[in-house]
Amino acid sequence: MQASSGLSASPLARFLGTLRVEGQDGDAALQDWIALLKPRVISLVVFTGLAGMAVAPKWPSVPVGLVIIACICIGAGAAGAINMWYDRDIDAIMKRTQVRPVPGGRVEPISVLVYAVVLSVASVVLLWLATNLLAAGILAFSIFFYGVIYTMWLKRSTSQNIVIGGAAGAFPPMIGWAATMGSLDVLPVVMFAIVFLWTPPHFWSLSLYACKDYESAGIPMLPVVKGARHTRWQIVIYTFILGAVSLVPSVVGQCGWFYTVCASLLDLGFIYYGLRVLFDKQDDKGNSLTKDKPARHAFRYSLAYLFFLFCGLLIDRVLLA
Ligand code: HEM
Ligand SMILES: CC(C)=CCC/C(C)=C/CC/C(C)=C/COP(=O)(O)OP(=O)(O)O
Repeated sequence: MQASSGLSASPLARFLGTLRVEGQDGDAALQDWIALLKPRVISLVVFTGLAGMAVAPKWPSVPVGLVIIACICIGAGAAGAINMWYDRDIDAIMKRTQVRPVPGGRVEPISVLVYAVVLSVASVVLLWLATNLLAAGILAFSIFFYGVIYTMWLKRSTSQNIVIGGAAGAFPPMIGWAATMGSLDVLPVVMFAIVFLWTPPHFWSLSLYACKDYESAGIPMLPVVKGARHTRWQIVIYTFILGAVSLVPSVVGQCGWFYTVCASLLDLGFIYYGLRVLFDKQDDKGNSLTKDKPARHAFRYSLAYLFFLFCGLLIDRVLLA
């Protein structure tokens, strides 16, 4: 897991790091402006939007398709920037986030806010002009949900923060579909439900080994409030619920054998990784004695799970249909 933009190791990152944006906040590099958009996280968010668009019965033209993807990318990134603007106080406390552009002192908070609002509005207006009001409305709502409802309210007030807040990250498949079709249907709603139910085991696996950080910042994440043992159980419970819901597309006749096989195997994998987290060697409070190795594996697996599940759906509906 990376605390910075995630671009640091690549030649592209070294190149971007050399590009200084003159006259803006002194030391801000282009790399920092990109980091504010949480590029690694939104890569998977955008992929789920692409999947929602591509599994729809009708495809947009290539230019419109590219605009749809760009708008989801910019809108999700802008929401991430609102999050980094608002969370600058707690990001400065947590080790994982201390090096971000705002707590690192490389970008002024007010610049981040202006940047985030301009990108948010631009992404929504462009999507509206290029497609329709439904898609643009869902994008606007997701940005609001992540940037305001989750970040400014839920994150600091309840241990169910990411369960409810997870809705924000689950909307992109619906945006992709709606942008193409102008309406919604069963499949994009099921894709929403899949990402929604995937978010708790995704995040709680990470939160088990980032618990100290959240505790020091006073954020009521589940392991901080209810302890590690409770969180381990919740991860397993959600992998079972997710497993059931991931098979709904097969049950309602929205896809064929290929997706069913992929989903079943991926579900068994997630349950296996969840059970490893549950049965990790622990002290009497449920804290890991193995440096949370199983939780780290479960977090990594969660990323692969969602990517390959939606790949399976794409192959099933696009190539094998
Ligand atoms: C409320 C919902 C969510 C929370 C609280 C959450 C939290 C996190 C956190 C704290 C990280 C570590 C990021 C870092 O170190 O900078 C992370 C990583 C990641 N998340 Fe999530 N996440 C959520 C939803 C999602 C969604 C919906 C997606 C995509 C569909 C996603 C995709 C990713 C990816 C790809 C990474 C890995 C980034 C890397 O490799 O550095 N997350 N998530
Ligand atoms: C279309 C649209 C607007 C989609 C939004 C997608 C999106 C960016 C979802 C949230 C993912 C995420 C990184 C949450 C972490 O928040 P955090 O603040 O708890 O994590 P942090 O501690 O790393 O900042």
